[in-house]
Amino acid sequence: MAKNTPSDNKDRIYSSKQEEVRDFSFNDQVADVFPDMIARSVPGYKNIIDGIGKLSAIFAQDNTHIYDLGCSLGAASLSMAKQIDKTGLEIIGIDNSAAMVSRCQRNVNNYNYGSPIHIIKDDIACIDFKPASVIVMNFTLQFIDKTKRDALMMKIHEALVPGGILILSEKIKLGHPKIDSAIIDCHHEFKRENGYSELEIAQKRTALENVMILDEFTEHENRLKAAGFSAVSIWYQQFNFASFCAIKGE
Ligand SMILES: Nc1ncnc2c1ncn2[C@@H]1O[C@H](C[S@+](CC[C@H]([NH3+])C(=O)[O-])CC(=O)[O-])[C@@H](O)[C@H]1O
Ligand SMILES: O=C(O)C(=O)Cc1ccccc1
Repeated sequence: MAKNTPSDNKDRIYSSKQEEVRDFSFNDQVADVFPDMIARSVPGYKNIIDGIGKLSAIFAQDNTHIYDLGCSLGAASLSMAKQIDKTGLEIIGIDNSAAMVSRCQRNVNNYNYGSPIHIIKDDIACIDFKPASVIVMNFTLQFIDKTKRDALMMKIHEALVPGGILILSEKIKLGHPKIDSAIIDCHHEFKRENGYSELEIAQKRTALENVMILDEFTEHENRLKAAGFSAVSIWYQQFNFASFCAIKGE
């Protein structure tokens, strides 16, 4: 645990007024409080993690790889390892934050499920994929440079075996400004209900402004179809947080 982190691992990062709010980064301070931060910030996070395990159990194929891109502390990898019952699988979690990867490795070491989980520190925009039946990007694409998103989706489609799936969760922009603004208000209300103050909500919003760039629902759908996916569906949505399931044709 990093110095000065209270032992309750509660997210208080934006609770006092900061002279200048720095760009958000996945550093030690964030990694120490990440489970609390994501559970209190992302509506439906626990349901999505559980659903990723259930969907992957249906689509995983023997003797293939499963990727968890931007794995943070390994929640999706662990959910899949617990729920998939297939042989010869290897789950690979990748994240480019050293703070996340070291803690994720510890989390994974503490469990012993059927399929092995390997954690790698790398930039997901630069990796070579092995044949995969399930690829998960749970709230990661929104942090990838916009100019690299199309190429990454094409690479992911190419890596999937026929019948394989991409599970892509994202915070999205809603098409109409009035609806977008109302749904953002609903999300902020969700954060208030989870104990965040107006100051915390405002300062984190500023910190994320230059690092988390959101696409609209239709941009995601068009990009996935252009990458070659034969079917694209939303399987979960609460407010502006949605999860897509995209299938590579047989
Ligand atoms: N280029 C990159 N390469 C690799 N990792 C990256 C990159 N850019 C960002 N990341 C990593 O993507 C993760 C995004 S969090 C994912 C939650 C997790 N999926 C979960 O199911 O708990 C989402 C959030 O905090 O909203 C962080 O760990 C970054 O270090
Ligand atoms: O907190 C927010 O406002 C979000 O949009 C979600 C989030 C959760 C964890 C890290 C970064 C963003």
